[in-house]
Amino acid sequence: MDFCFLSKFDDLFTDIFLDAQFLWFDTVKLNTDHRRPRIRSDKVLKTIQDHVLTTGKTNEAVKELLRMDYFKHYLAAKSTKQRQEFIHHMKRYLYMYMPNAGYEIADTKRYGGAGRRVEACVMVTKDWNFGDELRLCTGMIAHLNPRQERDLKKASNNNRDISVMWSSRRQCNCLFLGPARFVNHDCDPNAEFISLGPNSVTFRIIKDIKCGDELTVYYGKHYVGANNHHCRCATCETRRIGQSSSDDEDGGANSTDDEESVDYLSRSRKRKSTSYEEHLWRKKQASSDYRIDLEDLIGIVDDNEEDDADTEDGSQSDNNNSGASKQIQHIDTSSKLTETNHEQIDNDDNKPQVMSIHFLCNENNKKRQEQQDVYSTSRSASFSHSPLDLLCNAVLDAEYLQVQHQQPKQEEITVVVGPEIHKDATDRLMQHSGNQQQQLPFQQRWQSMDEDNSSDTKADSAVGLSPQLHHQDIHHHQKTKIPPPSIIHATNNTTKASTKKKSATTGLSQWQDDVDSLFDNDEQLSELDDFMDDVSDLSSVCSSDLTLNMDSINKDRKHLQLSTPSPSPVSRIKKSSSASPITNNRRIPAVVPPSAPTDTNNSNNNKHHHHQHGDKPGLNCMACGRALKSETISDESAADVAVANELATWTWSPSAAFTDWRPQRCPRCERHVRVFTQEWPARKINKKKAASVSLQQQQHKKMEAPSVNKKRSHGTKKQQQPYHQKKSEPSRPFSTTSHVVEGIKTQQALPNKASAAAATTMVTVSRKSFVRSPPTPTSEIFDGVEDLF
Ligand SMILES: C[S@@+](CC[C@H](N)C(=O)[O-])C[C@H]1O[C@@H](n2cnc3c(N)ncnc32)[C@H](O)[C@@H]1O
Repeated sequence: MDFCFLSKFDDLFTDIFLDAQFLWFDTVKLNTDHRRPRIRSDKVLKTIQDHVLTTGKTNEAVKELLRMDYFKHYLAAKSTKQRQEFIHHMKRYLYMYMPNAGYEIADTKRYGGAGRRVEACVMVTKDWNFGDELRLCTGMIAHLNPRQERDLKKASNNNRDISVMWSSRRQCNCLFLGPARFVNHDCDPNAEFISLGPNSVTFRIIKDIKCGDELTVYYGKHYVGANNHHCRCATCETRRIGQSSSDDEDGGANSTDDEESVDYLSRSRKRKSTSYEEHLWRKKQASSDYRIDLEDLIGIVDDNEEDDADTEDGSQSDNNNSGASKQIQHIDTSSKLTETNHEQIDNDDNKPQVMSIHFLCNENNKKRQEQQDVYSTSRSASFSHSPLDLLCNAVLDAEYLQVQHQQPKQEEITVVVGPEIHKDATDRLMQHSGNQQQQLPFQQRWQSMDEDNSSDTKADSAVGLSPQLHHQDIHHHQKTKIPPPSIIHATNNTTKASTKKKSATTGLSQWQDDVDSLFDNDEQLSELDDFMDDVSDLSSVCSSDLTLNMDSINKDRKHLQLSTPSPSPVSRIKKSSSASPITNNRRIPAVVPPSAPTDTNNSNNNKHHHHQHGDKPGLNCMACGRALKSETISDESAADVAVANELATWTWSPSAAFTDWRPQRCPRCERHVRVFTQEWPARKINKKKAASVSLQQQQHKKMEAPSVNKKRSHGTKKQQQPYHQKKSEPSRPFSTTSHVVEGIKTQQALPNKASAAAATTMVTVSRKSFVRSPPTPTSEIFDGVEDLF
C-alpha cells in the first residue's frame, strides 16, 4: 500500500481514535497538512463502546463508522483498494479497544527530553508472560519513495518525531504505521518484534511484565544516536548511560528547556530520517559493525502464514521452516549494551542511523511462489479465479444468462446458464475441489478466492491463523463442490456486488451498497465478521492453541447458558499459575459466597472451580487469564485510598471503558474498576445515590428474614438501577433476575459482619445483570460469570 494514503489514514485514525478520545495530547502526525477531522467524537466513542468494547465486533464498528457522513465523504473519491486498506487500517486501531487487547496507548515524558515533552507509549493493561504475543497491537510497514522521504524530512525538521527505518531487502526506507508505532525503544526491552507477514508486525513478550508497565522493544543499536548514546530508556537511566549520562555530565543542562537541548532533539530527528542516498554514503564511511539488521535481533521469520507477491528475494528463502512457525530467537539485548559502547559516542554521530526490516519482508517467497505455482497449475489456464469469482463472472455475463426467480428465497437466486458455460464451470469447480486443492494450506486457498485482497491487506494480523477461517473455508468448499446440473446458485449479495462492479458508481447515493460490497456481505463473509472478532478474542492464544473445535464453540454460541464445559479459549491464555503480587496482597475486602471456594488461584483450584456449580465451566479472567475468584467487588465498599489516589491521575482509557461492561474481572485487574468509577467521563456514578441505595438495602435486610430471598430480590433489582436501567439495552440474552436472585441469596447467607459489603455488592450484581452478553468465544466466560453468584 502506498505510504501516501496509508500515512494519511494513520494520521486520521490516531486523531479520531486516540487524540480525540482519551489522550490529552496529540500524537505525532506524519503529514504536515493533517487537520483535525470534523467528526463527532462522541459518536465514534459510542460506536466503539457498542461494538468493540461490549460486543467485540470490530466489523460492526467499522460499518457503523463508515455510515457517518465524514467517512462517506472521505472515501467517496477513493478506489476500492484504498477503501479496503482504509478499513483494514481502521481495524488495527479498533483492535486496540478490544477487551482482551491487553494494552493501551498512554502518555510518557520519558522520551521527550527530560520530561519536557509528552509522547505516546504503549502501556499494557494486564500481566503478560514470556512468549505471549500482542496480536491486537499491530503495525503496518509502509515503504517510502524518495519524494515521500523528502516530505518526511521536512516534517521531521518541523519538530516531529518520525522513525524511519531502512529495509535492506527492499532497499528503501520504511515507516511503521498503526498502534505498534507507539512502542518505544529500550535497551533491555520486554518485547520483540515478530512478523505477521511481509508488511505487518506485532510483538512477543520476552520478559514477564505487569499491568501498567510500558511495552518496549529493541529498535537497534544505533536507534537513538550512535550506540544509542541519546537513549532515554529506563534501562539506560538505571545504568547511568545513554542520555542520562550526558545529562549528568553537563549538570543537567539538557534537562532544561534551553536552546541546545531543542537543537539536540531536532538533530536526532534528522538523523533518523536517513534517506537511501545518505545511507549508502554512510555505509561507505562507517564500519559494518554499525549496521543493525533487525534480522539479527529477531532471528528467522517464517512466512508460511502470509502470501507475498513480492519475490524479489526469493532466492534467499529458507524452505525448511514450514513446520516451525515463527521460531523467533530471543537475543539478550541487554548483552549488547555495554559501557564501552557509550564511550565511543562522541565521534559516532556520522554513523548510519538506519536499521533493516529485512525480516519483515519475509524471505520465504520462493517457497510461497512454488506453492502458488502448484496451485495455479492445478487449474486450467483460463481459470484464474475462485469458484465464487466464477459465479460472479457468470452472473455478469448477461449475454448468456437468463435469470429465473424460481425460488422465493431472498437469499438466493438461481442462475441458469447455457450448457457450455455450465460444463466449463462444472469442470472448473470439480477440478478446484479436487485433491490438489486439499493439499494446500487453507489460507492460500482462501486468498486465492479473494482477488481483491493483496498481500498487504492479508498481512493484517491473524487472518491466516483463524480456526474459524478454516472452518468456513471448508464450508465454502462443501458448498461449491458439486454444482447441480445446469443450475448454479449464487447468493443474492454476491450478485449484487458483481453487478455493482459493472455499474462502477462512486456516488454517495450508492454509498451503503458500496460499503456492503467492501465487506462482501454474503453468508460466508458475514461469518468472517465473527471470525475476525473471534480472532481478536483468541489473539493472546499461541498459534498451536488455535486448533480449536470450532463446532463446539459454535454450539456454545447457540446454547450460551446450557453449554457443556469446554475449555475456554481464553483460559488457554493462562501460562502461569502463580499468584500475582496484587492477588497476594489483596487490599479489597471481598465478599465470598459460602458456596464458593475461597481460593481459585491455581490450576487445581481452577479445576475445582469447574465443578463448583454443577457442570458449569470454570472461569478465567479474560484479561489476565487467571482463575476468577468467586467473589464480588463493590465499587463503594472496596474503595482503596492508595489505589484510588494512584489512579486519580489517569485519564479515561480503553481499559477503563472495558470495566464498564464487565466491572468484575479478577483481583489482578480490579484496579481498572477504580479507574472506571473515578474517571469515566460521560457516565459518572452518583455516589450519593449509590450510597443511599446501599443504606436502603441494609435497612431492608434488617427488616426482612433471610428466607424471602427471591421475592425481595426482584424488588431490590428495581431499586438498583442507578444508570444502566436508563439505557435501553437492545438484547439481554440471559435472565437478569436469576443473577440478582442468586447474588442476594448468597449474600444474605453471610454473617452480619459482611452485611454492609453484601449490600453494596448487590449494586454490582444489578449492574452486571444489565450488561449485554458479548459474543463467543468470550461469551463462554461471560456465561460463566453468572456462576459467580
Ligand atoms: C516509534 S516512535 C515511538 C512513539 C513515540 N514516542 C511517539 O509518541 O510517537 C519512536 C520515537 O520515540 C522516541 N523514542 C523512543 N524510544 C526512545 C528512547 N529509548 N530514547 C529516546 N527517544 C525515544 C523517539 O523520539 C523516537 O523517534
